[in-house]
Amino acid sequence: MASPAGVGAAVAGAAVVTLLSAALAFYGPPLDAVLKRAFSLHKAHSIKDMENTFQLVKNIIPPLTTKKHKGQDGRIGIVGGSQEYTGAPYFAAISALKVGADLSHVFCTREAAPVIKSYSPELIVHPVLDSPDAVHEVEKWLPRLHALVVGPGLGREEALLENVKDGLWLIAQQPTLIQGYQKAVLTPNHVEFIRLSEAVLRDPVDSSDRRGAVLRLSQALGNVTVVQKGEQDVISDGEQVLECNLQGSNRRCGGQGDLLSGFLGVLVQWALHAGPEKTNGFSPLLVAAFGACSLTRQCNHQAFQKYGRSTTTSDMIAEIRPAFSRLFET
Ligand SMILES: NC(=O)C1=CN([C@@H]2O[C@H](COP(=O)(O)OP(=O)(O)OC[C@H]3O[C@@H](n4cnc5c(N)ncnc54)[C@H](OP(=O)(O)O)[C@@H]3O)[C@@H](O)[C@H]2O)[C@@H](O)CC1
Ligand SMILES: Nc1ncnc2c1ncn2[C@@H]1O[C@H](COP(=O)(O)OP(=O)(O)OP(=O)(O)O)[C@@H](O)[C@H]1O
Ligand SMILES: [Mg+2]
Repeated sequence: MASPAGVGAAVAGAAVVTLLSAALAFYGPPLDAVLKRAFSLHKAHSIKDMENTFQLVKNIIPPLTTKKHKGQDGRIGIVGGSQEYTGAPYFAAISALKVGADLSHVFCTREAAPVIKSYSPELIVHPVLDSPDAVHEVEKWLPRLHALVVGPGLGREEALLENVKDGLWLIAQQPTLIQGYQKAVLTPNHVEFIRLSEAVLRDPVDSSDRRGAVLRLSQALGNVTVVQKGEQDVISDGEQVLECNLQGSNRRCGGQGDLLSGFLGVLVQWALHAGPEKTNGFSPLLVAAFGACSLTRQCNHQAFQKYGRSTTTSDMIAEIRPAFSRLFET
C-alpha cells in the first residue's frame, strides 16, 4: 500500500439509526470513569493529555449541516473481498457508512461481488480485483475517494495480491509500497504484527514491551502509523504511543478488526480534513486511530450486554449509532 494520488489516506489491516435508548445509554460506570480507563500515553504525557485526546476525537467530527452535498463527509473505498471472504469487506464498508461516510465502495473479485451486493443495497460494488485490467479499474476511481481501506477479506491468492500491490504502486509512484507514507495506518492483529515486525526489523519481537515494539515498527516504516490490536490497542506514529483500553468484552468473534478498519477509513479522512488546529498539533492519524479503536470496543461492549456469548459482528454494527453517540456526542 502506498500514497494513492487523489486519495487522502489509506488504511490497511491486514472500516442504527435509532436514537440512543435509555437502556443503552446508561449502563456501566459513568462515562468519565470509562474514558479515564480508555487510554494511557507513553511516558512523556500526562493524564490531562490523555483526556484531551478524547476531546480531539470529538473535534474532528464534521458537523451535519444543510450546506453539504453528498460525498463531503466521506467517500471511502474498501479493497478486499475474495471467493472465501465476503463478510470482511462488507463489515468494513457498512461500518464506514454507519459511522457517517456518505459513499462506500467495495473493490472485490468477480465472484464476491454479487454476494456482497446482496448483503446491502447501500454499497457500491466493483467486481474488478481479479480482472486483467484490475489496476486501471481501481485507479480510475481513486481521485473520487478520500480514503482507501486495503485488505479486508483479500485472502492470499498470489494473483490478487499482485494486482493490489501493482495498483497501489502505480498510483503512488513511490519506490516502496508503504515506507514513509505518513498518511497510512496499518492495523495488524497479534499474529500479523509479529509477522510484519519480524520482516521489517529482522529481529524477534519483544512481547514484554508492546509499546516499544509498536513504536519501533512505526519508526522503521518511516513513521507510518501502526495500530496493534489486542487486549489493549497500542497505537504509534513513531513519535508518540497511545493505548486504548476502553472496555469491550471477552467475546472474540471474527470481523471486529474489519469494523475497526471501516471506522478508521472515515475518521482518518475527517481528521486530515479538520486540520491541525482541530487536533491541537497532535498527529491526526493517532487521534483517528484512537477514535476508531474506542468505537470498536464500545460497540463490542454494548452488543455483549445484549447477546453475551451469541454476540456477532453484525450485532456490533447495530450498536454503531448508540456507541458513537455515547462516546463522542455527550
Ligand atoms: N466473515 C469474513 O469474511 C471474515 C474474513 N476475515 C478474513 O479472513 C482472512 C484471514 O484473517 P485472520 O485474521 O483469520 O488471519 P490468519 O492469518 O488466517 O490467522 C488466523 C490464525 O492466527 C491466530 N491468531 C489470530 N489472532 C490471534 C491473536 N490475537 N492471538 C493469538 N493468535 C491469534 C489463530 O491461530 P490459532 O493459534 O488459534 O490456531 C488463527 O487461527 C483475512 O483476509 C480476513 O480479512 C476475517 O476478517 C474475519 C471475518
Ligand atoms: N483480548 C482482547 N480484549 C479486548 N478487546 C480485544 C481483544 N483482542 C482484540 N480486541 C478488540 O477487537 C478489535 C479487533 O481486533 P482483532 O485482534 O480481533 O483483529 P482481527 O484479528 O484483525 O479481526 P478480524 O476477525 O476482523 O480479522 C481490536 O481493535 C480490539 O479493540
Ligand atoms: Mg483482520
